[in-house]
Amino acid sequence: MKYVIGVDLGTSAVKILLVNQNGEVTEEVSKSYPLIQEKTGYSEQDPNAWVDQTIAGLSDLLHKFDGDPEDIEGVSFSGQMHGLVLLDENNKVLRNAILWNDTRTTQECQEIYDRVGEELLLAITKNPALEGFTLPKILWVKNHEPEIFSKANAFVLPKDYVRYMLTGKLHMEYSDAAGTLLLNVKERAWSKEICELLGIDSEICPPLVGSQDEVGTITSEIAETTGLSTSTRVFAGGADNACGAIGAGILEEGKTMVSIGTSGVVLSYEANDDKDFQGKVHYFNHSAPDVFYTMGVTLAAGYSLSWFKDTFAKDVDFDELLAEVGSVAAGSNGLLFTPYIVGERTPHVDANIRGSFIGMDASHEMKHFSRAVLEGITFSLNESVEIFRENGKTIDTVVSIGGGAKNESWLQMQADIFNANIVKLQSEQGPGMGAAMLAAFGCGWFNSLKDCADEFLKEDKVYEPIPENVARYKGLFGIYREVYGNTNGLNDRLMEYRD
Ligand SMILES: Nc1ncnc2c1ncn2[C@@H]1O[C@H](COP(=O)(O)OP(=O)(O)O)[C@@H](O)[C@H]1O
Ligand SMILES: O=C(CO)[C@@H](O)[C@H](O)COP(=O)(O)O
Repeated sequence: MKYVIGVDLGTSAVKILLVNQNGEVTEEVSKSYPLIQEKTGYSEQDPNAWVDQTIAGLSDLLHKFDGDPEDIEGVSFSGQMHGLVLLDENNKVLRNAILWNDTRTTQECQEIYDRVGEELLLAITKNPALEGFTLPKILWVKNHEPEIFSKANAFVLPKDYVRYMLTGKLHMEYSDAAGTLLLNVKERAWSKEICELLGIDSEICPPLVGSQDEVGTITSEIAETTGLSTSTRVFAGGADNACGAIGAGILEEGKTMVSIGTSGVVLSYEANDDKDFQGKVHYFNHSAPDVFYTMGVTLAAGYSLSWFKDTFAKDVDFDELLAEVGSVAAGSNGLLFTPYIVGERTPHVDANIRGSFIGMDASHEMKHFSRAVLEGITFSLNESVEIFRENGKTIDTVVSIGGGAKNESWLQMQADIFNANIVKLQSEQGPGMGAAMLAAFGCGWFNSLKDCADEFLKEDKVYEPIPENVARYKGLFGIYREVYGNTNGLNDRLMEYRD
């Protein structure tokens, strides 16, 4: 039997899957690393912690594998998007990576609009200037840490750095490059025009490759440490949401995915680059060749639940925390949560907004709070579902992936709030599976990613909307939507009291 490995460099952990030629996950390893949050709005990670944990995870995986390492034919990568990794002339990391959920760059977004112009930016990149994207982070380092910036020889994204450390070869691929705001999305080339307008040397942009392109092999040093073979072929991989889409089978028009990881994402396949969502949703190159996807993003989806657990129920695991939410009726007995704990992206581009519990009552217990957190996160995702529907998309079936898809009550809640069938696959590890599929496709096991998806992806269960809950949630969603407008002014005033 032959195998491939999919490495998903998430925000909470790196998850590594060993997948055989039938698409079965035969081994799975997860290794976590911390977020570094020095100030409100800041979110960083140490790129070398990603590398160390990936190497440790691969070593564990190979230790558990009782086959011949040479039978592991390929490896590929999926990674958290947008994070800025700045490298010096020896490709050494210059500072911590500034992550996708770091919102310190509101002024740099304005600088981009002032110097490039909104229209030109949208025409070239198909996206607006958002704090989470990479370009504003580059400008922030240029403006605030000029000494560090003067030493920058290249920038890459998180999984590109890990891949570089395993192969010695530096690249970026189109699906992740699209999230930098420096890529001409239609032409699949770096925009020299944007670089020039912003005074950035375009030489810092690394060579571009396709997601399924072979970029090298594992170095002998890494092979020795991990037990991998030096003959294992390495394929570029993709942005975690593009890989998640492959791992969820979002490979044709009309398919929709919801991912609840640290962030939350509603993603839709696009065959062409010519739709106009006026920048309301992100529009990026897919990891499948020559196609695209659109998506709305909730900044703190799984992160809101993790924050809630770590703050109020540290000693229990997620299953225990959520054990009783199924016994609480839809609506959490009038308790409403908004998941804006690190600001928001879709539909409210707002770095200052913060979360709230509205309607707290003396009767509320832990189970009501837990359910309200899940409902608030899902309402936020439903705002993106609504944008897609308002733009003419039919959303009647959604494939749900990510850590959030481990909980049955949450899957039913998604069906009831989105008013759509929710499909749970046998593995909720969409991005890791997508990366493994890119390796399988790259190795020539299949003629297309679609053929690979037909063979690899198996439905586990479908959750259908329950009409009474759909009606109840419709009313509550209207109230949820009003919370933003009623709290943003208060949150702006609270900014000066935050560290
Ligand atoms: N058993 C569970 N039930 C519900 N949610 C869970 C469970 N386990 C993890 N999660 C959620 O999944 C999130 C992590 O998902 P994951 O897809 O691994 O994220 P990332 O790719 O960002 O590292 C956590 O923040 C948590 O909220
Ligand atoms: O910023 C985005 C997408 O634009 C995030 O979705 C990141 O890509 C992080 O993903 P997870 O770690 O939550 O999977």
